Amino acid sequence: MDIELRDLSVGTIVSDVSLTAATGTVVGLVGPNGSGKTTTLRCVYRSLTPDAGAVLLGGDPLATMAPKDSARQLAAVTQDSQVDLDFTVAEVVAMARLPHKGTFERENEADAAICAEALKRVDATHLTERSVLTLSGGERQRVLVARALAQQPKVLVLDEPTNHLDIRHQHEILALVAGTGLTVLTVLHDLNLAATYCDRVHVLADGRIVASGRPAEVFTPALVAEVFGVRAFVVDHPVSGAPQLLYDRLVHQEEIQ
Ligand SMILES: Nc1ncnc2c1ncn2[C@@H]1O[C@H](COP(=O)(O)OP(=O)(O)OP(=O)(O)O)[C@@H](O)[C@H]1O
Repeated sequence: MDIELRDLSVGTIVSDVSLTAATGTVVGLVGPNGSGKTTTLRCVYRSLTPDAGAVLLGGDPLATMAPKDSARQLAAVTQDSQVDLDFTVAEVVAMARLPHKGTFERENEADAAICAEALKRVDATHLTERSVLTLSGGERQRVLVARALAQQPKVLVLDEPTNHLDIRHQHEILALVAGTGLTVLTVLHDLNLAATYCDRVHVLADGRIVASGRPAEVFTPALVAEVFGVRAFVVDHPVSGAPQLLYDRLVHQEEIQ
């Protein structure tokens, strides 16, 4: 299932953002702090209604879908995912099954197996009975990814899914989501992770998309200097061939401003 953002605008924060994540592709949204990435994603996972434009899920406007229907198709890991009550990890992940249940239908063995498998995939089986309030930032993040997977969506929307994760778990989570075959739209701060795992990337600056394409097309020294104010060299990864950025330290900042 594909997802299309068509001419999305939110006040002066997001202006005419259009992009499509084709079925089964991993699409990255990158950009400096405050450029509108989270605001854009909030329109996609329905915590914000755009002032103009639309989000289309498999060609259908998200705004006209019942929340439960869209929750069966689209799952999100957000920066503001609320898990601050004293639930166990198992209970938090089990919430993902609610969109698949009737009003009075209880969780069954199949649901429990789906949740257990999701926790296993993010390397968090050992946390199953823990209170979410006791988790480290990285453990919590992996549990939230497990919850999104247990929702069995067709589209995954992720806001900085690698936040708090050590380098091994950063790669594990992105390799996992890239390997699911789901359509993935993800905000990433790390351009090298984006270059490694994304099929396409879109760069936001001041609420507008200023560059789109394959990572190798988009992540040029000129783009990185202009949008992020950092001088970078681009090298091909010796094994994968993916473009990787080597950044200059900011001792001659005036040279790039
Ligand atoms: N509810 C709001 N009211 C006022 N300003 C807002 C609101 N939400 C976001 N903003 C502002 O809009 C801009 C974009 O915010 P947003 O969180 O979308 O950026 P971002 O690209 O995700 O940033 P970061 O990389 O720092 O997470 C910021 O300047 C932010 O302060």
